[in-house]
Amino acid sequence: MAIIPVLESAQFICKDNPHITINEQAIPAIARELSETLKTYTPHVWREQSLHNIPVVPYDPYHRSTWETLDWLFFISTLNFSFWSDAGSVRRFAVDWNGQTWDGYYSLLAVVKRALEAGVPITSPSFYGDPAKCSDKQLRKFFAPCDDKLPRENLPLMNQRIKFLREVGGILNQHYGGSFAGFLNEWGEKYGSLRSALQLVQMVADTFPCYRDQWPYKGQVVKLWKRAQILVAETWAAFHPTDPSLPHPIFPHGIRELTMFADYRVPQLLMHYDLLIPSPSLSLKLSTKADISPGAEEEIAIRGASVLSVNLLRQEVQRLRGKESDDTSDVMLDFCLWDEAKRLERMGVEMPEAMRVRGVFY
Ligand SMILES: Nc1nc2c(c(CN[C@H]3C=C[C@H](O)[C@@H]3O)cn2[C@@H]2O[C@H](COP(=O)(O)O)[C@@H](O)[C@H]2O)c(=O)[nH]1
Repeated sequence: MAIIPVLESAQFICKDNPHITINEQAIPAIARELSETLKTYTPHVWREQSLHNIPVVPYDPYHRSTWETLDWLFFISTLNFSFWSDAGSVRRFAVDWNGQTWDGYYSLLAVVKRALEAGVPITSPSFYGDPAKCSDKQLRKFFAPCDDKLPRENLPLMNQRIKFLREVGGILNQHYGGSFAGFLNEWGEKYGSLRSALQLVQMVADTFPCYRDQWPYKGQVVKLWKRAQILVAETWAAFHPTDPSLPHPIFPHGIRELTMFADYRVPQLLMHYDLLIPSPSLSLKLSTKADISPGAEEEIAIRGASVLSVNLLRQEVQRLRGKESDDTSDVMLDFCLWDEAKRLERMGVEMPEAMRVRGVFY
């Protein structure tokens, strides 16, 4: 088995960590729930979300919709960070689409849907990577919040978002034929039939500086790679063959060496489940909504413990599922957990506060 840098980092972070503990006693009950959920929750759930960009089936590498979806996935993953706000639901950045108001992560999808429906090629690197075709002003306009009674916030960190789009667009245009499809071809040519999801994650982090979610920590560099992993995992989900007897057209060896994606929403749920127990001082910081700075030990602790605890959960789910467990992965558990966090939020269930780090990696 290949060394998994994110998992290794998580193990290093969790060793004698003063800020957070993994409560292994909570694992069996959560694992039972998750194994029930996984009976019906398959990678195809990805294709059922109305805001997603769905590729043609069967997979056709030359079909326009294939590279459109790939470029959509890359655009979304580049900007998939920092949607949290203390502004309450009537003031938080949100966007109207299809008769509904979308906030948080969904607001990004709605911005893109709206632009594409208006005929703007917003997810095409040749467009967003080139200020002559798509100015900063235009980009800000696409991200205008919906108009309600009270003025809404803008999407946080818009300057960094624009900078990232220029950065990744420039690299794709210059070296990969102006598409994430070209980047995947390069990975395929480099590793052939042995190509793995983990190599792709590594290539993304090596090639695009804004995906390099790695941090100096106690004399080492720890790698958390949230956006690079979610990019690869969603690519896997989007193109997962509907016929289970077929191999995956892009990832013949699956995505089982990926970990969960260390964001701010799943850790909140893991704390709600008492699987992660913050120290009294971290607990106070969370409950008083104190800002934590990017790269702070507490932040790294929460993210590392999330990765490791979901990996432990996955081992238990796999044990419970026995023969059915071929498709059990940290990624599938992560998708279930994130969706569950959103469901509880919609139901108004009270949860511990999520960590407040205003950063560009998750
Ligand atoms: N760990 C993990 N984090 C995820 C996602 C997703 C969405 N993935 C789609 C693909 C499959 C799923 O079913 C989703 O449809 C977003 N995020 C993160 O959440 C935060 C936003 O939260 P809120 O402010 O509440 O909207 C922010 O850090 C964002 O980066 C995920 O899947 N896993």
